Amino acid sequence: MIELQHLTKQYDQFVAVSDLNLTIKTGEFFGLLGPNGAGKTTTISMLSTLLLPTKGSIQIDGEPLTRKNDRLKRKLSVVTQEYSMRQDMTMDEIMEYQGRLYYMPVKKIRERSEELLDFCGLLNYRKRTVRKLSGGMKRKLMVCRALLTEPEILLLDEPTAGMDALARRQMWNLLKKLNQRNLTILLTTHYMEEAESLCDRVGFMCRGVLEETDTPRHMIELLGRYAVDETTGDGVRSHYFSGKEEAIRYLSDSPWETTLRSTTLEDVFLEHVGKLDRK
Ligand SMILES: Nc1ncnc2c1ncn2[C@@H]1O[C@H](COP(=O)(O)OP(=O)(O)OP(=O)(O)O)[C@@H](O)[C@H]1O
Repeated sequence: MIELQHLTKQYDQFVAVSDLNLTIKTGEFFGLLGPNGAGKTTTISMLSTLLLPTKGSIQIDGEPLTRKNDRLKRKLSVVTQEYSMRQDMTMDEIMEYQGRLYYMPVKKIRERSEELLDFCGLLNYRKRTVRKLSGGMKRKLMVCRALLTEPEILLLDEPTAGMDALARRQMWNLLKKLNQRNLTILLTTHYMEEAESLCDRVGFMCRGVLEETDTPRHMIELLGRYAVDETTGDGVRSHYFSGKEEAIRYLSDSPWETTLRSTTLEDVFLEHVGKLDRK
């Protein structure tokens, strides 16, 4: 279990993360969502102990997380936004290097690497250097590397950024399978479809403040399950309804071109962020 209490990060006078309180249960898949600069990466960096909080605390399974607590730190593994791998190393070498950093026995490194590369569909490419991998393969390799030390919690900072639709779906399937094996996952993403498909719960973060946490389904229900897009002279405006009949009535009465569809998490996000922007 991850518990963030009053977590705050200040860069000089600028508050990047403000009084963040959040509990993520063991085995939960949690998505931290927010516009650019909301404070998501800063939160992940504090969880990975790369950054120290200005105020507040992080507890993992009831124990305070500190840089010195190696045993506790090993429960967590992070996949950063940037590709942080040497271009001239093969997949096998990347995995071996990581294992050695953590003093794992060579036999264990080899066995676990093979299992992970196989699980991620990368085994056939194990002799390829990083330079020759596609962006999607590199991300998957970073997930494999992060899992080598058998962490209980995986932190993923925009794991599918820049991936094409197919590679993204493959990554989703991989993350779903990992979560089914009881891995706790905290992910940041700009793709609302990704969060809706993967996450048990999501939190909207804006200007360093965690505004709201809930299940995607409940957030959608609160806004209204049915959306009517109305194309007016000023552009497209969406209207939300709880009942289908109500939505159809609106659609029939509208003088504009209209379409009826299901409300998505992206609608909830846009409504939420739009409201905050108007504040
Ligand atoms: N080292 C730093 N010094 C000063 N300000 C910083 C530093 N690192 C981040 N910031 C600022 O803190 C805020 C939060 O940044 P952060 O990278 O956490 O946002 P984010 O939600 O991950 O954004 P994105 O979605 O664009 O990756 C931003 O305004 C950023 O400019």
